[in-house]
Amino acid sequence: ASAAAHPAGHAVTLWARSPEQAAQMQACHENTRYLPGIPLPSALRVASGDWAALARAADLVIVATPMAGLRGMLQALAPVARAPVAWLCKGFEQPQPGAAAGGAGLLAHEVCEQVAPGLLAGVLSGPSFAQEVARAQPTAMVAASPHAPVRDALVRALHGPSVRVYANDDWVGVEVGGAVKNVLAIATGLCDGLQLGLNARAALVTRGLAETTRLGLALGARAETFMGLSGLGDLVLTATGDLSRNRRVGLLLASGQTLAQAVESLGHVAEGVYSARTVAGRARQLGIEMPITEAVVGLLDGRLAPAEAVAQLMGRDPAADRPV
Ligand SMILES: NC(=O)C1=CN([C@@H]2O[C@H](COP(=O)(O)OP(=O)(O)OC[C@H]3O[C@@H](n4cnc5c(N)ncnc54)[C@H](O)[C@@H]3O)[C@@H](O)[C@H]2O)C=CC1
Ligand SMILES: O=C(CO)COP(=O)(O)O
Repeated sequence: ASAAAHPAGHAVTLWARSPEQAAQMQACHENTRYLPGIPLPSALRVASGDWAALARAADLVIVATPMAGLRGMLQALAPVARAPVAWLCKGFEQPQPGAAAGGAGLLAHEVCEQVAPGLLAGVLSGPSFAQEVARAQPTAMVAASPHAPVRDALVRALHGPSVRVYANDDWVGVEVGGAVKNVLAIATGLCDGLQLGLNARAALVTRGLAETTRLGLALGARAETFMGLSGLGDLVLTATGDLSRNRRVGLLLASGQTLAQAVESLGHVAEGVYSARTVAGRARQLGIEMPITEAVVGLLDGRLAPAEAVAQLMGRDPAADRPV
């Protein structure tokens, strides 16, 4: 919302589901709970309550919930939104209650195709820690959608002095990159927490990108998307940047915390924790090998101790490794 309010002439409303938080943000021009110390642009209006009227009148709606809230938001938006709708969440939805055994979680665009197929929809992704975007530090992102009006609306709304937006029609590749990098950031956090060294971290990033690309290709993505901002770019940022909540989960697990303790102490969502099993499950269904993801799942499930996860990766049969 801050980035969209910066280019002159855009009327931007930030809608919050908590009326108390909306009132506090409107009064102080600061989000003291999630982005303390960063002023919100004075032109930004904050609202709560009846959002349907806002959504009906908007030229663009951006949904900034975690994956867990996306389905409900899209269901609610489908009958009212006439303008493009984009989401920011990065992950796979957890399998729905009552899904058939082996039913896997979905990417955001797959959720949208299920519950709001008529929506003009897209995703905004790429290396973009919220704190830096809100401080107007230079950031480059990707607006991905098969619908040109959605890509154009996102570029028009956000492209400005501190944000550069690249359009891409490969939303499968953009979403796979955004979802799997969170799982890989848990792995690099663990690697750094265990002080395994910079060589090991570079290996995880590179081999992680290879397994992400394999999954993406099997799901219909284009290979070059994984070399772009939403693939390599966001993976490097999240795997190495200490602002990442997913990386912090890995660091906390390495320090001996349980998963429950790590998640509790974050106070924010770490989507990799909820996506890892689905990433591994979908890869298995497709016959794709994702050894780093499998090691993270073993760790999150409590089947592997940190040192065992490392040993599992290092002990793989060399014949099982593929160039990409
Ligand atoms: N924080 C960041 O730097 C970036 C985050 N993202 C993605 O944006 C999404 C949201 O992340 P953050 O805002 O950073 O997480 P956060 O944990 O800081 O905040 C999540 C917010 O969503 C609300 N929420 C929780 N469950 C909800 C539900 N079922 N329905 C509606 N709202 C719900 C929470 O009350 C909270 O206000 C995630 O998918 C994340 O991967 C993407 C790019 C950067
Ligand atoms: O996606 C992000 C930056 O692009 C944020 O990553 P985390 O959710 O790990 O903090």
